[in-house]
Amino acid sequence: MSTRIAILGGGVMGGTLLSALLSAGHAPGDVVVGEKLAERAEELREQFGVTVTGNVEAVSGADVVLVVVKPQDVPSLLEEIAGAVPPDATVVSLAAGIRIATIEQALPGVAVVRAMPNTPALVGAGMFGISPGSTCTDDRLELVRELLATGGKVVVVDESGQDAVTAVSGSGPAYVFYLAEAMIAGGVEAGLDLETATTLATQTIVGAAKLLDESDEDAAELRRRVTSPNGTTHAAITTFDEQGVRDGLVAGVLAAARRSEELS
Ligand SMILES: NC(=O)C1=CN([C@@H]2O[C@H](COP(=O)(O)OP(=O)(O)OC[C@H]3O[C@@H](n4cnc5c(N)ncnc54)[C@H](OP(=O)(O)O)[C@@H]3O)[C@@H](O)[C@H]2O)C=CC1
Ligand SMILES: O=C(O)[C@@H]1CCC=N1
Repeated sequence: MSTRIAILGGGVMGGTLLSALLSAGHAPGDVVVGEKLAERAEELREQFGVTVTGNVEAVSGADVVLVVVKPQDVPSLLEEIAGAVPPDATVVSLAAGIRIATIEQALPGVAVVRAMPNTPALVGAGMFGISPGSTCTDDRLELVRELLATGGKVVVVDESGQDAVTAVSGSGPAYVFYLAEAMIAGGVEAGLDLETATTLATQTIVGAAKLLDESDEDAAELRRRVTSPNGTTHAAITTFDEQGVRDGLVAGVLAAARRSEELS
């Protein structure tokens, strides 16, 4: 029998998960979205042909409930759906910083999984870190893993690692886009037109990511292979180090991890 899925919150990440699930062959009739913004609800109905309704209605009959509202909206959402979630359903929270214990307290007896996604799931190249709650069986965790794998890679981590996962892969796409913005700006300043600089930077990031993924070498070795003695790359990396770029990036990742911890 097919898995009935409720997605609560149809924004950037909810829409991404919806798109991944449908692209992987889940039928629109098996997915119901709870979205409070009327305009967005209409958009999702038109684009994906799914039912968009209230949260209580969305969770009734669901096998898996994906909670994808902003962290500050999670407590009131859980209060709203408590009592309506089928006892044999699995609730998956994708909200940054919301602890499994908080959800288990709000939904007594319901199996919980905490998950941290990222937006490349929109193109099937997402990264998910998932952690099972105290009553989540291996079978339920496997079901969640399979559903999320429609959007990319899934790793199982202890919940204590979720702040770090959030800081590395959850927020990580933004760091890469930040790098792209800077490479494009530098290219334009060095004399290229915007379109050419954008093409060069984009393909370079795609190519470097593919090489890093497929090569047996680590990032440091791959970087070394680009860096000729006293050449152009050396000039760039030396400047990055002088300007504290590496330290700044490490500090940024740690700030994201702290913020994730604060949110909980
Ligand atoms: N975007 C990302 O890259 C990532 C996001 N996440 C997590 O995903 C979650 C969602 O983020 P994101 O998609 O970016 O946020 P969005 O604001 O784009 O989406 C949330 C959507 O849920 C709606 N909403 C709010 N409250 C309710 C409710 N009670 N019932 C139904 N819908 C509701 C919001 O409407 P309104 O705007 O009117 O409040 C909005 O349309 C967050 O918890 C975030 O931590 C995790 C990793 C990556
Ligand atoms: O910025 C945020 O808080 C969310 C969580 C990870 C990515 N986006």
